[in-house]
Amino acid sequence: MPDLPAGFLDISRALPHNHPNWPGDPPLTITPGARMAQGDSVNTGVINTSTHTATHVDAPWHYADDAPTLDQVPLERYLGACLVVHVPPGEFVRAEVLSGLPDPLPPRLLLYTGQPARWATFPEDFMAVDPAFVHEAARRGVRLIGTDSPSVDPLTSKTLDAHHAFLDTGLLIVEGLNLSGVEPGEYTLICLPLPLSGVDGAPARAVLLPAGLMP
Ligand SMILES: Nc1ccccc1C(=O)C[C@H](N)C(=O)O
Ligand SMILES: [Zn+2]
Ligand SMILES: [Zn+2]
Repeated sequence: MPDLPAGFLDISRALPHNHPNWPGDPPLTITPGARMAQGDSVNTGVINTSTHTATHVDAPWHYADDAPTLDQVPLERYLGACLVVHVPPGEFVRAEVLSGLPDPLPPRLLLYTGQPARWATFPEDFMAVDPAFVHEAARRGVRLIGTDSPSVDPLTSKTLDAHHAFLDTGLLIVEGLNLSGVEPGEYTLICLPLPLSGVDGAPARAVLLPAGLMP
């Protein structure tokens, strides 16, 4: 794979065969389709995966039946100025994390909570987001929050308090980013979910560019 141009950072999680998914979801499989070695004219594959595999976006319909599906979310919401923040360890990302940061904030906030670049097994003990953090970020102009955790709510949550804070404030969610090795600071985010229709979410390719490269 050629290196990215200077200043580009790929913040997507790699998708190896059997990449571990949310407990209960089948792991990612890529089964062979056509094979040139067997006389076919090309090689192809068949992908089977959860919509919430590795780096992915949640469409609001994931957590509310009357909310937009992914095709109803404008792509521009995932593109543009963002701030990467390193979060101190703990059970939740708390509103105090924002206390030393500017007001207003850029429209997109990405949270590095210490997740490694690769998940050999599913990381069940990840940092969730406190709903108060979402409300305070929204008050300061944030419109999207991304995290390197597989969810903004704890694994066993049934009430999905953080997801509902996103619904109430209109903020969007990106989960499962790979932010290991990314310095805190301002960047331009390009996050491109697969253009699937009527879905609750989709895997995405996400990169960071130097700040100010795009509007
Ligand atoms: N596949 C699931 C099955 C059941 C419950 C949650 C999930 C999730 O994927 C959680 C998710 N990543 C989230 O958006 O918080
Ligand atoms: Zn998700
Ligand atoms: Zn989610």
